[in-house]
Amino acid sequence: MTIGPDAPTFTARIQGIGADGDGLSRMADGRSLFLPFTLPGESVEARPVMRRGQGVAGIAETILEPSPERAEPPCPHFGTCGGCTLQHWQDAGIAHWKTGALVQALKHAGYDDTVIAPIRTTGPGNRRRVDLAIRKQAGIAIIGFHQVRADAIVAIETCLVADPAIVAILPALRRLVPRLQAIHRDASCAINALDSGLDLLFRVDADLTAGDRRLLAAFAAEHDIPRIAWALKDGTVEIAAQLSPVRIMLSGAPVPVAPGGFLQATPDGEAAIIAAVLAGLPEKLKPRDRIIELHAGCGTLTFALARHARVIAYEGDGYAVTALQKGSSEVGLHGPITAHKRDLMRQPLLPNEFKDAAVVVLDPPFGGALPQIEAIAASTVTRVIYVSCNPQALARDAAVLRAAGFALISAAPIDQFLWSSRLESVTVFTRAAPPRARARPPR
Ligand SMILES: C[S@@+](CC[C@H](N)C(=O)[O-])C[C@H]1O[C@@H](n2cnc3c(N)ncnc32)[C@H](O)[C@@H]1O
Repeated sequence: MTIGPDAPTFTARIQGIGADGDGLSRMADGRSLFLPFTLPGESVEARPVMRRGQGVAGIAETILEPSPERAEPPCPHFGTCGGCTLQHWQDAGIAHWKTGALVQALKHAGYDDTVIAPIRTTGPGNRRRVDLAIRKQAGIAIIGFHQVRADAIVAIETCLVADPAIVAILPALRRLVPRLQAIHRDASCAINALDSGLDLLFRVDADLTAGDRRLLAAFAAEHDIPRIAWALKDGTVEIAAQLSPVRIMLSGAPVPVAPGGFLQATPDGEAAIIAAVLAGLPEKLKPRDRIIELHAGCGTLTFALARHARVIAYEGDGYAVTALQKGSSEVGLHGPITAHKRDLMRQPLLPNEFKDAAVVVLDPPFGGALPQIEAIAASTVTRVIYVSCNPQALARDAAVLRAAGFALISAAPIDQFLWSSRLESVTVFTRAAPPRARARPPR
C-alpha cells in the first residue's frame, strides 16, 4: 500500500486508542494505523503518511462519523502543540479509557478481577511544572512546547493546564530570551511553581556572560522570582540570581527543592497519590517500624510516611537527597527519616537489605524498576506500595511480584496529566510472610 503525503485516502474505522493517545485502526495489509485526534467508533477518511515502528502513522483528513464523546478542544494550540493530545474527548471518555489502561496493565501482569478505585482527575490550571522549549531565530524567541514527534516548537500564548503564574511569565520571557547571549539557538526553561514563587532553570548552550547575569538578576527582581538557575548540557547547575530562599511545603515540611527538581505534576495529584499510599500502609504499623522508600525525590511521600513510622529513603539524585535532608531537619524529623543517595538501577537494594521492613514504597521513573523489583521479590518483604507513571512498566514489574506470590489488594488510577495519554497509579501488593521469616510458634 502506498504510504506518504500523497498516498490515496481510504475509509478507516477507529477500533481503540493506543498508549500514546492516538486512534487505532488497520491498514488493508493488517498493519496498525495510528490516527491522532480520532476516537473509538469513529469512521474517518485516513491518509497513511509514514512508517511508525511495525505500523503506520496517518492523518484523519475528515471525520465521517464522529463519536458522541467528541468535544470541542478548549485550547487554541490544540492539534499542533504536543502537550495535550486528548482535548477532543469528553472527560468521561478519557477517564474510562485511562481506568481501562490500568486494568489492562494489571491483567497483563496476571492480576484479573482487580477492584479499581474511582479515578481522581486534576482540573485545568493546576500543572506546577513545565519544561519550555526555546529557540532563538532571527533575533526572535520562540517559546513553547515541541510538536508531537517533531523538532518544531509551537510558540504558545496560553496553556490551559499550567498554573496561571507560569502562563503569566511567558510574555516577559519572550522579551528576555533574545537578549541572553548564552542562548545561541536552542535552549529550554524548566519552571517549577513553588510555594515561594516561580523557580526557573535555563538549560543553555554557552556560558552566561556578565551581562546575562545582570539581565537575569534584574528579571528576577522585576518579576518577584526568588531564584533563577542555569545549567550547561553536562548538567552542572549554577545559581544566576537568588533573591530569597525557595521552598515547597511537603506534608508540613519546608523543602528547598533544587533548581528543576522533580515534583509531582500537580498539587491535587500529589494529594491523591499521598492519600492512596497512606491507605495502603499495613494496619498494624507502629511508629518504630521501618518503611523503606525507594525513588524518594525530595520527599513528596517521605514526610507523609514519616508521620506513621521511621522512613529509610533512597534516591539517585544527590540534589534531591540534600533537599530532603534539609527539609527533615527543619521540622525536627531527622531521626525518623534517613535519606541515602543510591543509584537503584545499577545498585538496587539487595534482598537482605529489606530485612525487618514493614513495607516498601517505590515510585520509580518512567522506565519502572525491574532490577529493584526482582530483589524485592527475592526478599522477605510482605507489602509493596508501587506508585507508577507508566502502566506498561507497571505491568512488567507487577508480573515479577505476582510470580513471587504477591496478591494485589488495591489499585488507584490518578490522572494528574489532564488531556494527555499519561497515567499515574498507586497499587498495593501483599503476600504471606515466607516460612523462614514467620515468627517461631511458642514451645
Ligand atoms: C517519579 S519520581 C518520584 C519522586 C518522589 N517519590 C516524588 O513523589 O516526588 C522518580 C524519582 O526516581 C529518581 N530516580 C531516577 N532514576 C533513579 C535511579 N537509577 N536510582 C535512584 N533513583 C532514581 C528520580 O531522581 C526521581 O526523584
